[in-house]
Amino acid sequence: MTAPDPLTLALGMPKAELHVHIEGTLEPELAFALARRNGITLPYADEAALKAAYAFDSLQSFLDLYYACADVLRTREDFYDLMLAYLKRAAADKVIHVEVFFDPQTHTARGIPFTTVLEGLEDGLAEGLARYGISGRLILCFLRHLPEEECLATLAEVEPWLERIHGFGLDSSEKGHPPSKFVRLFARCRELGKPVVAHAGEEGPPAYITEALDLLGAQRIDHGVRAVEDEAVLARLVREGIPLTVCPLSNTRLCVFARMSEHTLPRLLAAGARVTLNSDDPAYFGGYLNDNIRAVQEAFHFDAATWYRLARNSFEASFAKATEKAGWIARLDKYFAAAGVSPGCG
Ligand SMILES: Nc1ncnc2[nH]cnc12
Ligand SMILES: [Zn+2]
Repeated sequence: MTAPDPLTLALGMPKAELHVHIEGTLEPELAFALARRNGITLPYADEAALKAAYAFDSLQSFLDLYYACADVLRTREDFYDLMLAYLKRAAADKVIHVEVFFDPQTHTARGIPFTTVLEGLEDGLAEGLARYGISGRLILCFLRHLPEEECLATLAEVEPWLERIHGFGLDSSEKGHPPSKFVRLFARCRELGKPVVAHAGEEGPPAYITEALDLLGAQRIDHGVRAVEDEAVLARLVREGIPLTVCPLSNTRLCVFARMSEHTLPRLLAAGARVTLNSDDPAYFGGYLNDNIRAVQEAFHFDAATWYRLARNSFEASFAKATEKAGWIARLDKYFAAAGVSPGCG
C-alpha cells in the first residue's frame, strides 16, 4: 500500500479546534438570511458587496466589520443556526471536538439577553453532537477594549450559568489593552474554578504573553505567534508546555505577516512549542480548519509526523477530560496506522 501524501493525511485526520470565535463563522449568506428574517438592513447591497469589504489591514479594521455584522444575531434561533452551520463545516474537515469562543458583551450591549445567546449556542452544540458526533464546549471571552469594571459586571451577570461555561478568555483589540488591565477579572475567573485563556502576541508584543501567563494565569495562549521575537519568552513557552492556538490564515489576512511563507509557525514548531492549528474567524479569513491546513502545506511542505504532532497537540491542549483525550488520541493513532503511516512520535 502506498501511503497517502502528507496533505491528504492532514485533511482527513481527526482533530480538535480550540480557537474559533462563533461570531467569526457568520458567512455572508447567513448574515443576509438573518438580516431578512429580523427585518434589518445591512449597510451592504448584497453578499458580494459584503465580501468585497473583507480587505483588512489590521486586527482593528477586521473587528469593526465583525462587530457590525454581529448585529444580525438577535434570537435564540439565530445563535442556533450560527453554531450548527459552523459545526457542519467543522465536521466536513474531520473536526471531532471544538472549544468555541463567544463574546456575550457584543450582544448584551445591543439589548440581547445573555440567556438568548447561551441557549441558542447550546442548542446548536447539542444538535451538532447528535448530527455530526462533534463534542463542544463554550469559552466566554471578555472584550479587552472595554474597561475592567464592565467585564467584572458581565462576569457577575453570568455567574448563575457558570456550570454551562467551560472557561474564560480575552479577545478584541490587543494593542493598548495589555493583560495587566484585567488582573482582578481573571483572578475572579480562576477563583470560580475555570480555565483561562488569552489572546496575546497576535499584534501585541511578546511581553503581553508573559503578562497573560503571570498576571492572568492563562493556560493556553491564543495566537502567540510573536513569541519568536523574544528568546526567553519562547523558551518559557516550550519549557512549560504552554499550548499556542495558532491561526495562520487569520495572521496573513490581518497583515501580522505579509505572506504565509513569513509565518513563524515553522520556527515555533522547530523550537518545540506546543502548537495547534485553528481557523479563528473562518467566514472572514478565507476558510475553515482544512483551508488553513492547505495554506500551511503549500507554504511549508510539512511531513506526516508534523501533521500528526499538530493533531495530537490539539487533543492534548483541549480542556476535555483525560479519558476523552485518550480516546481521541487512540482514534488518531488508528487513522495513521490504517493509512500505513508511522508518524514516529508521540
Ligand atoms: N483574531 C482576533 N483577535 C482578537 N480578537 C478577536 N475577536 C475575533 N477574532 C479576534
Ligand atoms: Zn481569536
